[in-house]
Amino acid sequence: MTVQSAFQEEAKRIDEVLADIRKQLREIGPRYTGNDFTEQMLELQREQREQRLNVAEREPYFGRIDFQEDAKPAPKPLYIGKAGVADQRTNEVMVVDWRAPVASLFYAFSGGEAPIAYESPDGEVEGTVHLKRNLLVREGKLERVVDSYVRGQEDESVTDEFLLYRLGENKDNKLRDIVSTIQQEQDRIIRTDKNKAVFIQGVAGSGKTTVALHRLAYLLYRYAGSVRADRMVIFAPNRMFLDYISGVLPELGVGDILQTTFADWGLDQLGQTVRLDEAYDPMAYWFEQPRTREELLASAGRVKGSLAFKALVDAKLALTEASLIPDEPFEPMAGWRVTPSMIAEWLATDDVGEPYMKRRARLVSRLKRWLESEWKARRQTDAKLKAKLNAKLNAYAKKIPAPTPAQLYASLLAEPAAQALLPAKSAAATIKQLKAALIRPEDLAPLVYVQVRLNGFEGSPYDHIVIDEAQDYSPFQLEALKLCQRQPSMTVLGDLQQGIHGYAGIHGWTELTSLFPQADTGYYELDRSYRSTMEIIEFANRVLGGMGDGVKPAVPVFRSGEAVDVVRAATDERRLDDVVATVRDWQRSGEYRTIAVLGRNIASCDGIAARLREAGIEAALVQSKQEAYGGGLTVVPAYLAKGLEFDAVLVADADGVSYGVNDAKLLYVACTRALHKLKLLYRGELTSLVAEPAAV
Ligand SMILES: Nc1ncnc2c1ncn2[C@@H]1O[C@H](COP(=O)(O)OP(=O)(O)OP(=O)(O)O)[C@@H](O)[C@H]1O
Repeated sequence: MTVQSAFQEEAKRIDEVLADIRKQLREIGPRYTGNDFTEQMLELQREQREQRLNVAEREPYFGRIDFQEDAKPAPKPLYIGKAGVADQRTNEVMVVDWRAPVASLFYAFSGGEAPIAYESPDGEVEGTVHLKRNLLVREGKLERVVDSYVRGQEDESVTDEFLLYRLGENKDNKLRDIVSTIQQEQDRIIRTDKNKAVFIQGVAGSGKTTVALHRLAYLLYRYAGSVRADRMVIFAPNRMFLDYISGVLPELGVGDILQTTFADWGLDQLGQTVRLDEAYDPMAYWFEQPRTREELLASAGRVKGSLAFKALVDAKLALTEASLIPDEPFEPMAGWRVTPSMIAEWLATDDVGEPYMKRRARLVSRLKRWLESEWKARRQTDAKLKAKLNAKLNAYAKKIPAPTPAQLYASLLAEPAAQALLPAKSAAATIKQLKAALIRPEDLAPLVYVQVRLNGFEGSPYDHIVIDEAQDYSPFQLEALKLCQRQPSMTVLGDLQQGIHGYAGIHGWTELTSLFPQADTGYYELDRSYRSTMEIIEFANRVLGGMGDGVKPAVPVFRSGEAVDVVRAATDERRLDDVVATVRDWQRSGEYRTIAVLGRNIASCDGIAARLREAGIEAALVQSKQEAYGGGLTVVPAYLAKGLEFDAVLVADADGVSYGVNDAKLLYVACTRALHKLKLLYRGELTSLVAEPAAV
């Protein structure tokens, strides 16, 4: 078949399918408004169908795979889309949902005539692929047809033409779905079983965030009925990043998932009884002036996030648990007596694994019931006596500790064992802050952990947890989150090479993977980078140079672009002039939708933004508390740009003072934000992290 006739055939089919979808939408019928269960279920189904049809109307499908099952006489074309659609009359599948088992063929097939199989609910189905085709449909019109594999044609492998086309497109201010071009290694992660802690070490731009979001959509489809969106949560590093990723799930037809930061979530768990100390900004502390590696390794954040510190918290909690059995009997009147061993027996028979405060409340009620029954058995009637006995009971109950998380934590910090572990004066400083209900971010994990162990987790346990930028998490944070699930079901993703928050985060994945039984843990590596051109990736890899962490360098997808520019300015004035000139050039070229100027710190960004303003160029200046990411031209400190991406990036102070030898990861983060164009500007000496001689 010629390319032209393939296009005509597909265009005709798109028109037919769209007409059918629109007809179904017209005929879907009115809402069910009744209150009874059946009506509500019918309404839910109607709503879900309408939502699927709306998704399909925007873009009915993006792929086609012609698959011949072994027992069948001929191949059958399967059209893959974001939402499954069936013919209303015949019930025949017109569009297969990308998450359906058979759709995995589309992603897993990598060429060749060898048989391929997929896992259907009835077992493995084997067969051969005859055609793999990508289709680009916009506004209901077919724009492009690309065959990446045709059986029997000379080139037997699947080509990446469509992927390269998609990667070459410019970006707007939001991350997008990638259903039409999910790669085999990404698909494997997306379709991993639910009850696992899945760890993804992926180089910058390998699609970690995107894959995790697609995995949520997959789990909701695959485990429909047992997994619910409102029992899932995504943790991201900051609110601006949340805004940046907020478009993906709705595009995949998924709503209602809690998307939050660990800090916001943690404060909620603590019922807002404490506040973060606004005067302490860890980012400003660690990034606004040079810090040594020794400072980093000895930071209170590393200690408070460690398992050694958790062991102290556990020991303290065990002591609190033991204090449920008082040392002395309860004897409100001579001869009326409950002994500690009776209490121990009650507790043992009542123990259904409840948290401390619930067990405590249960014990106090039991004592009350005991007093009542003694009262009746001894035929007492004197009201005054009753009041006295109740007062005695209250006094006795008061002796059973009822600490708040903050109280328990403060009393732990006052102990020599905690003080020996923490840097000098750090424990005392935290105790002082706790008195004013103030904490630092590193106190959140221990406090939340104590809260859940004392009071239990509020609400339903999570069906699935996603942690993005997990290299910045501590083992203790994960331990706190584990308490919020019945069984581990997590997607934990990050990149050690971008671990710029080493003062609080991990230095190797085993720090986190070892928290889960091996059988329930999956570990995947993504080495291919989809974001940046080959030139940018190769440049960024050189910045990391000999740095280890046992992580392989990023492998670029073969997408060539312009060389990376490294430019020296004679004076700082000239450097700022150059920033303005570069931005102006890039804007005039009309080639880039999003441009970022990355400064080393806020002071540098302030200077740059001011100079741009003087030159009449409007730029958004991003600060640490930013809530939204607006696209266009952005001036942002490199450490806040993590996770984001821009068509063109200007690293505005690439000198040796701004990026010293300890800043390789930060400069790597900065360089890997760029999709198509990267330029580094410096004054004085170029950072030694960039090995190349400077172009003048
Ligand atoms: N299979 C794919 N097809 C098309 N685009 C892809 C694919 N995988 C990733 N991308 C694109 O690559 C870019 C990087 O993706 P994403 O932000 O998810 O990567 P990441 O690994 O989380 O990056 P970082 O670690 O730098 O934050 C995005 O623009 C995403 O759309």
